[in-house]
Amino acid sequence: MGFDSTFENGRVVTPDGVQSGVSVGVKDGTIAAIGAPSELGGADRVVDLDGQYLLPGVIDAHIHARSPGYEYKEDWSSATAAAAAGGVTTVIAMPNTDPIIDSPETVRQAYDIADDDAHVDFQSYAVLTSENYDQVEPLAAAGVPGFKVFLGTTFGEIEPPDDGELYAAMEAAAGVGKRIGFHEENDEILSHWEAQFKREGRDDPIDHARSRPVVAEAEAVSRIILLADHADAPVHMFHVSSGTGAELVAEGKADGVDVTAETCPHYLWFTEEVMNEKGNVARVQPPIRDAEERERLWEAGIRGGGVDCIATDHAPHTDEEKNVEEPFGNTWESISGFVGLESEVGSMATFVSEGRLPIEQWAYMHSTRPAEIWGLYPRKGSLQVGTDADFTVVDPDAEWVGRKETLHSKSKTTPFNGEQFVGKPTMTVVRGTVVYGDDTLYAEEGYGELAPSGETTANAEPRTYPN
Ligand SMILES: NC(=O)N[C@@H](CC(=O)O)C(=O)O
Ligand SMILES: [Zn+2]
Repeated sequence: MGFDSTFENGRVVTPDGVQSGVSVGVKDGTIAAIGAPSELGGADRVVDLDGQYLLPGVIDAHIHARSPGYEYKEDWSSATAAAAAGGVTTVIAMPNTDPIIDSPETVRQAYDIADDDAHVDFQSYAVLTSENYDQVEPLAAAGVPGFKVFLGTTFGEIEPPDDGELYAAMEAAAGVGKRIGFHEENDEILSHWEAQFKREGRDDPIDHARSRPVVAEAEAVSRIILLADHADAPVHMFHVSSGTGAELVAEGKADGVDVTAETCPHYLWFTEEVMNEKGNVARVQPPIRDAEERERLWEAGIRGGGVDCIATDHAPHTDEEKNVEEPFGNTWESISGFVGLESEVGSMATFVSEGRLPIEQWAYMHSTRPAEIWGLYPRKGSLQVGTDADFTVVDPDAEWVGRKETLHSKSKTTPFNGEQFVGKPTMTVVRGTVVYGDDTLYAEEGYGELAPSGETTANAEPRTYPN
């Protein structure tokens, strides 16, 4: 068989293991064969991976592409250039844009923009509010992979549906096989402490973290699991920040609730000390927790399987909005969120190099599992014959330092600036085409396509890996 290309000499990683000495043959954008080089035929192009890892393409199911409406922060071209450079082959964007993505028309508007501008494949969630909680079916028909509800106030100030409306939306979402994901913080607890701290004149970066205590996450996780249990609906926790949150998700899974969860590299990498070291640069919602919560996030979330997947919550803002001139200035004059697309592979590869994360589990949590949860599997996230040839190539020995100057995102502000990584994304392949390699963005704007999404296929119980 003549291939368009073969990727040779790589160590092929799937959730089941690592295979050396196999080549991957690609034809018409899909994987046509995986096998010993001697068994594969010739190709128009041979890519020698020289012993590097070839993973199923990393899926970042939590990014803010900011378009339409906030293009001064980011747009679909810059976000997906960052994705390509960061080793990410598919992104799913959040609906806190302007207009918010809450109707079939606004879904189509976002997809039209992304279709023109994106360098990698894409999807977008729709938001559910009091205004549209009864529109789950038409929104699903418009092609969204799932839904987002903002329980705690955050950028965009989108009010959530009330519990009755939410319960109805959960039942409707279950009916169409889609999952509702949450920004899970109890807004009353956050508002109380923010007002109290402001009265007391507490305005350091760490005070922002303290104003959003773990109990705000724990209460929201518990409430969602309770509602989902009764509604018999699949739900998802975005950006779980604490061990407490991960333990509650694990309990929900054990009780048979179809609850899945994500965490982000920053919650696994940093402790709240970073607020005192880097200031408002690291301000994010939910906030980065203390060392004890982080250890339990690793234990219950990663080793125990309470957390299913990794995503960044890539949340670009301008330097002025982040107040980076004065990183330790009044935190109430700063905004939450920072970019992550260009450091996520480096941080996860570093955990692998330190022996804290089996590489098979990384592939599972950063590709296969998000594809299952958001209905993109098996076309995305599987590395099997017949599926999209999306690959993330990683040099496991490359030591490098995160440098804001090299970022493709419009926003350069991230606490990962200056952090040391072991393991670097060196090549990003989307549907058989090298979109990024040799430190060069090869894909044109518009190369990226809408990733088709079917029903969520995740079972509550994720795989665990001995470590
Ligand atoms: N995480 C953040 O701190 N900010 C996000 C909003 C969000 O995901 O809550 C943003 O859109 O800026
Ligand atoms: Zn959020």
